[in-house]
Amino acid sequence: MLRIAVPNKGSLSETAAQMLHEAGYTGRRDPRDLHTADPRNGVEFFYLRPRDIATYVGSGALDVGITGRDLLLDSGSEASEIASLGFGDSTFRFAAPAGGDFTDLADLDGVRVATSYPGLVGDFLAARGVTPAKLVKLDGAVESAVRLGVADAVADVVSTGSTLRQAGLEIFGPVILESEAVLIASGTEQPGTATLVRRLQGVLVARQYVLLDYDVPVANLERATAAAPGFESPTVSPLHDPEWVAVRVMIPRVDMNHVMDELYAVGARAILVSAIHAARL
Ligand SMILES: Nc1ncnc2c1ncn2[C@@H]1O[C@H](COP(=O)(O)OP(=O)(O)OP(=O)(O)O)[C@@H](O)[C@H]1O
Ligand SMILES: O=P(O)(O)OC[C@H]1O[C@H](OP(=O)(O)OP(=O)(O)O)[C@H](O)[C@@H]1O
Ligand SMILES: [Mg+2]
Repeated sequence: MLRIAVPNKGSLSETAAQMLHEAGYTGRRDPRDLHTADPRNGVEFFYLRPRDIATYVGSGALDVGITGRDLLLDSGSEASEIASLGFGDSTFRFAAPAGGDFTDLADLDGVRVATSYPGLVGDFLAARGVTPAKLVKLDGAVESAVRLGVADAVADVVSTGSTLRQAGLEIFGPVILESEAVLIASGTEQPGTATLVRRLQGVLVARQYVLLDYDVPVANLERATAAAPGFESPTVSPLHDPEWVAVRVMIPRVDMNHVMDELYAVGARAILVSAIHAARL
């Protein structure tokens, strides 16, 4: 059985469980369950703190896991990313009191920096020759550290930026990391890992793409397929009227209306969009 680590709580847990469900796996029914087996799919799920998942996978105790890229790098674990999962996006940034003296990385030399990710931040600063006086390790609510006097600047996860603003802080300096949820593994690939990756990628495709069907005069086919070239090549089928063809192609969901406008403008008609429920590319 493939042993899979899944976040038990926090920002990543709900979407991770939902993705696994859409990929055909049976997860836990009770949110307090720590472990569940899905023998039909040959997997076992272990529900763990996202921060600990890289440790379990890196040590070989578990085969694969879902966690954040930032948490993986912070852990210093041997595990590595094998797929990105398209959710849990965040940016990791430095911040300091708004309108203050901090403008670039060098300003962190000799000051106290609070963070919940000392591994990630320490490596980033060391690689750039910046030596803070102290990395203050906090569990959360890092934004309060400056106001409460335990640090001069912070480094933390930023999503909307509203927590920073409320604490009177503003971002400065370079982007430390662009993070998202990732699938991690270590050592030799286990049987079953490739199937898990393909299934999760199928879920991503089904979420991110739609199926587009339209009819177009043969004379305008080249212009139409240029507007929506698809993954490999569009499927073109004959219609009863020899001057028209039917076209089917996958397009990114976000481009859907824009592409429909373009196709209409080059003479396509009966333009239909449908959802993809599952995919294996
Ligand atoms: N708005 C957000 N706040 C915190 N983490 C986020 C956010 N958006 C995405 N993430 C990602 O979620 C992961 C952190 O999840 P984790 O469960 O450890 O923390 P959390 O959601 O802050 O939960 P808690 O603080 O309650 O333990 C990181 O990979 C982080 O980049
Ligand atoms: O940019 P924003 O949209 O405001 O989100 C970012 C904030 O959200 C998270 O905190 P969380 O709510 O998890 O609390 P914590 O600090 O106790 O972990 C994160 O640590 C930031 O503080
Ligand atoms: Mg948090």
